[in-house]
Amino acid sequence: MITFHIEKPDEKLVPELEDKINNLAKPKGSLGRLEEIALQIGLIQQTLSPVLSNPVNVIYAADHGIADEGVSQSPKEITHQVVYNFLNDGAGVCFLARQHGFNIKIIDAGVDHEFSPNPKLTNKKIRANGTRNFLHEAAMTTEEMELALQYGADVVTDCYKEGCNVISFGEMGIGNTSASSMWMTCLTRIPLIDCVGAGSGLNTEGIKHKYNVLKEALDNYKGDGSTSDIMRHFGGYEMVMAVGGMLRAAELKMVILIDGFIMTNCVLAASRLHPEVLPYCIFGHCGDETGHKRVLNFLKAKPLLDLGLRLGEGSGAVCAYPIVQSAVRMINEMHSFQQESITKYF
Ligand SMILES: Cc1cc2ncn([C@H]3O[C@H](COP(=O)(O)O)[C@@H](O)[C@H]3O)c2cc1C
Ligand SMILES: O=C(O)c1cccnc1
Repeated sequence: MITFHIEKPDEKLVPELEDKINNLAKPKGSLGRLEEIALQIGLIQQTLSPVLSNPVNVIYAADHGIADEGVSQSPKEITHQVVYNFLNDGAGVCFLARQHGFNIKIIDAGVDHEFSPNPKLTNKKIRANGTRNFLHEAAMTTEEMELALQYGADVVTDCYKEGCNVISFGEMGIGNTSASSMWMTCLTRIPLIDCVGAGSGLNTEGIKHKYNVLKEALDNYKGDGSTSDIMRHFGGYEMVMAVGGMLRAAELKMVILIDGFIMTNCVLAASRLHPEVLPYCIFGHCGDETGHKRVLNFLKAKPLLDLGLRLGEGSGAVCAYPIVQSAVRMINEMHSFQQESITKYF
């Protein structure tokens, strides 16, 4: 069984970091969240001069048995079709990744499609046609979940070895807002009704049907209620891989950028297993999917952007990256009061 050894960033450096930030030639606190992020990244990297290198957006993709119940506006085959669009550099997150200098890594965690070998696609299929339908049975076995955690983590280790120290996570998998709603309600105790939304575009009628299906699945659930059992019973392979990826990234002291509703529920699960993951996370945005704001609040997360995004793929994390870069520039490039002989008045 895979284990993670995550250390909370050592806080001994806080006074020195605060000193440096407060000595930059500006009214104290006037760069607001940029100051908070600079402090956070300084702590993660244990330095007064943090550096961001080789950002990567990892996209885990997989299909979901629950999609057979009509819980998504989109048919299942969209999953593999969008994976081709990632490979062709044409998907939503691709232009953002180009704009902000991210490499994209695409991982087939269990897409119901046979891809021919492609250097841009890593085959980590856990099961050929995706998860089982959690309305009737557990989505995956314990062995499959373990393997998914391991594979998800391995991908991040590879990124780290290639010099990446800032990583965002994205996903593709028709039906995965349903799986995410189940993780959310089970792990937060927020009522299911507040965790279920339109996903990729359901209307009111569709959301009602989705809720009814998920309610029945919740009523049918007879597991032990532990985090790993919830993950196994309702999860997607791509979601479990993302949990493994996040935990490994924290273990390696990388900066973790969190995307939308699905990835926020993955970090919720990850933080249940290892709460120390949270100080490594920067939350990119609060999106429009019902429940996203609530789960962010539950985690006491302060997302950077509020653009009404509801795409996934890592888009909201990559979109927020320039703000993270600005925070790092601030602490490295701004002159201090002393350097410029400006009277420090506080
Ligand atoms: C063309 C297209 C591209 C996408 N890219 C991400 N998603 C998003 O929608 C899916 C979740 O919504 P649901 O639970 O309703 O199926 C995920 O694959 C998510 O990444 C997309 C959805 C579509 C249709
Ligand atoms: O916020 C997300 O991650 C999201 C929301 C709706 C559909 N797909 C993804």
